[in-house]
Amino acid sequence: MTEPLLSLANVSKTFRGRSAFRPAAETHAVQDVSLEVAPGETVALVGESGSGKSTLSRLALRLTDVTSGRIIFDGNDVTRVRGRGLRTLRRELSVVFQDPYTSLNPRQTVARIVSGPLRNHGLPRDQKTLIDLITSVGLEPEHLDRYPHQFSGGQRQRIGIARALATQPRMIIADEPVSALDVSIRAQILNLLGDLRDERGLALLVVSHDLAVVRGIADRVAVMQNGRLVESGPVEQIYADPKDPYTRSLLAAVPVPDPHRRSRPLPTST
Ligand SMILES: Nc1ncnc2c1ncn2[C@@H]1O[C@H](COP(=O)(O)OP(=O)(O)OP(=O)(O)O)[C@@H](O)[C@H]1O
Repeated sequence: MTEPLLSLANVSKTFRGRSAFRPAAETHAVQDVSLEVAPGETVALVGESGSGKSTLSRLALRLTDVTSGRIIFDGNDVTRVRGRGLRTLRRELSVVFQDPYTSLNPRQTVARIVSGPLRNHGLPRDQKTLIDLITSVGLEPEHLDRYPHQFSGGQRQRIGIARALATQPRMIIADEPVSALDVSIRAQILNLLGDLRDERGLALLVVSHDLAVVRGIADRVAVMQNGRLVESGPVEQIYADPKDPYTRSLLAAVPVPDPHRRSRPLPTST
């Protein structure tokens, strides 16, 4: 089997004292989770709100520290990495945030936003590089001079994806990448992520509360409930033969497509 690019082994995260009323309260946000993502593979992390999905992605990105367990990215221990190693992790493992309305600085042009990671890593940020980035997500070179408020939600998420691609990462973690978007354009953004993955051999970890969202893009699905991984397997197996009652309840919430509805070709850029 291929060596995993990202590997989590028995990872747990406990938060202490968030509530003003119960300062000593503990939240076991992630409990004993083991999960692997191979190079070029797409794994969907699915579960309802509060199940620990975002915490798990933040742990992998080293935006927060584990309470216990090990996280290895490309052979390096993410839980201990610092200095130059942490910079390498930031370059090779990118993130696309949920809300394209709050995750882009409204005072910066698209060129400045997309070149941010290049600036942080001291990488070349010439015009050709920026044009390549913006056109790779289906936008136009002239969009580089505009500001976020001049774009639709779907276009803003494309800008967020261009920023995530800037450092040519090996993997992207997309945290609810379409949940803030209009239903009609979700498929386009997911298709874009899938196409970029195929072109660039990227690994993807797609976090979603919605099993329907990840069906078309994921190779494997991991289902989380109350901080624990309750089931994982190839996407078609999870759909056809879910073992865990919680997975079945998530599937029951997925609308069945109407076979009589005519599909229309989607516009390329939203
Ligand atoms: N910084 C924090 N301090 C204290 N508790 C936290 C913190 N971050 C998350 N939690 C708690 O950890 C649990 C898991 O939250 P998390 O955000 O990871 O879940 P999620 O599945 O991503 O849900 P959502 O989709 O709503 O973000 C929740 O009970 C949450 O309140």
